[in-house]
Amino acid sequence: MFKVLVSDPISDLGIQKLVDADDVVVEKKIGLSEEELIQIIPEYDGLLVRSQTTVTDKILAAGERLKVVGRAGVGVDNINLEAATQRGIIVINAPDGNTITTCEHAFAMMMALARHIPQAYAKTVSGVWDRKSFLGVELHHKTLGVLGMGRIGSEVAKRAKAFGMEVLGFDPFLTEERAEKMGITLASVDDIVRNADFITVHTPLTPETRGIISTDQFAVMKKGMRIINCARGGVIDENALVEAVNQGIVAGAAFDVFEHEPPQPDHPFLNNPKIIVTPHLGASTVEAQENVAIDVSEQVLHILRDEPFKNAVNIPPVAPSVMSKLQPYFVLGEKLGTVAAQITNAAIQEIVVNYAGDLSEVDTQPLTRHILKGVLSRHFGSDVNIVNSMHLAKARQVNIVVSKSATTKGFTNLISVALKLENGEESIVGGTLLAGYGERIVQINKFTVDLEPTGHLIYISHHDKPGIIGKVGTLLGNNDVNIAAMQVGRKTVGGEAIMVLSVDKEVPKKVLEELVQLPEVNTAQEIALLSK
Ligand SMILES: NC(=O)C1=CN([C@@H]2O[C@H](COP(=O)(O)OP(=O)(O)OC[C@H]3O[C@@H](n4cnc5c(N)ncnc54)[C@H](O)[C@@H]3O)[C@@H](O)[C@H]2O)C=CC1
Ligand SMILES: O=C(O)CCC(=O)C(=O)O
Repeated sequence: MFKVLVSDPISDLGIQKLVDADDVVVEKKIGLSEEELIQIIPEYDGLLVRSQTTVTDKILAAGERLKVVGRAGVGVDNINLEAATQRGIIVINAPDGNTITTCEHAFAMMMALARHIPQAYAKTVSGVWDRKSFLGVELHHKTLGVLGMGRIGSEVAKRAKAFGMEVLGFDPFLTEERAEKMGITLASVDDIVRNADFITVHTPLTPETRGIISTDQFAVMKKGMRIINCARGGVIDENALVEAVNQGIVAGAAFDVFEHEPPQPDHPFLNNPKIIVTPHLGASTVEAQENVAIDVSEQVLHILRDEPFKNAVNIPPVAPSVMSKLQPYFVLGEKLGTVAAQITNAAIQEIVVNYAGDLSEVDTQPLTRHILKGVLSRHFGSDVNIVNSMHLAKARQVNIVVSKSATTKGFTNLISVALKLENGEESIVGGTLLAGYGERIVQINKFTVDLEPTGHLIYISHHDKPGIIGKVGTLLGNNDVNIAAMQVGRKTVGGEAIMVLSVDKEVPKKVLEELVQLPEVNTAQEIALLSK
């Protein structure tokens, strides 16, 4: 049974699927401190948050069973991603569910700014009928600059067009062609700050976007412009904005987000009549909260059940078409990695993976993560997974080289995993998926084999001498170990050789020790394959 903790207010309707699942227990505990979370997190397999819970390294470290942190929303800046990746915890978000809602909030803020709605409301309900102080401006024929033309920025631009605005857009991924299709103008940040009557920002907060609008930008803006931030506090520098408002450069600003949330009561935005604010309400609609909770719950369920999932923010995304091609190789890849790691005891310096045939044409990164997981599982056990396998390898200065080639030695697909070892040797395992027959290991070091990687394997290196196969068989038989299949590989008659035996049960250590006592045998070891 999996246990999932919901630590922020998340739509009940949205998490219903998780609540209804027979194999999941969902517990809601809202408003816990970091200390309290550290105390209880060891019981849980999944954690669902919105933006109130700060998921720190200490919480993640205490989460011994934690497989996934789900963010019901877009921004994951309240989650320590680096720590989650190191610990192999998948972080997912719900990127699409609140796009329209947040766009509508930004638009509402822009209209409220243009017509002084919050200020006029406050005065009217206080009993003052003041029609002179609130002369507004139209949006029609004004220029809107949009910084960040992703999901939300693009929706804002679309609505602005419908209001008769001219839209200038900037985003590192916005092409001339896409801008043209949307009926907007691709512009630079400088074009936007110099020419816009309204500016709205829709980027994440990154080192690059922090303060993207600051003193220098305000200095060249049109006098009387208006500015909106419904993205993240810090994208527009707060102090520079207050200064620009006081200098009359900015006629009005609307902020849904703050550098520190909630802001202190003496925050300069809170007593400035030209700055209107909301308490991070961008995503707060019934629809958005339901959407994001549904999305994130579904993915958490997939992750807990070891099923394919999407929207992971600490694993690179893969197109579904690529994923469906790679999926059948995941288990084989892990097995090749684990076998390669177990047939040597020397330290690994480099992992070289070669994909040939069908696999040479696709982005194989997800498969490489599985192979690395297999290699590292010998030493990291269940602490390694596809989220942290690459990170763990690199952190230990293990070089990872991936190559692709057309030559397949007659197979339609071939994966070769070569571990370059500290002692100058290599540990190589090659495998393929045979249509209709399944997984096969076809190479171990310099030997060609044909081995189905299932059950328990014994790997023996020996000298090719008449009678050795019989001796090994007899020894195993005497110890009640039944041989299901056997493969022998040698390069020259009477030279170095290997034997790989598939046996029906785990081999006692003492039997392996007896095998090594045979004069022809150099090494004998059991190879643990994966359970699936
Ligand atoms: N106020 C609220 O409640 C909400 C706030 N947000 C915030 O809105 C932001 C945008 O959300 P989405 O549109 O869904 O994300 P998105 O990922 O679809 O779009 C973000 C865009 O910003 C662009 N970008 C990155 N660096 C940039 C730079 N230096 N200059 C210009 N553009 C840059 C990216 O290329 C991307 O296209 C999120 O990062 C989140 O922080 C999102 C939802 C609700
Ligand atoms: O209301 C929330 O959960 C915050 C939404 C948000 O900022 C986001 O999704 O990035």
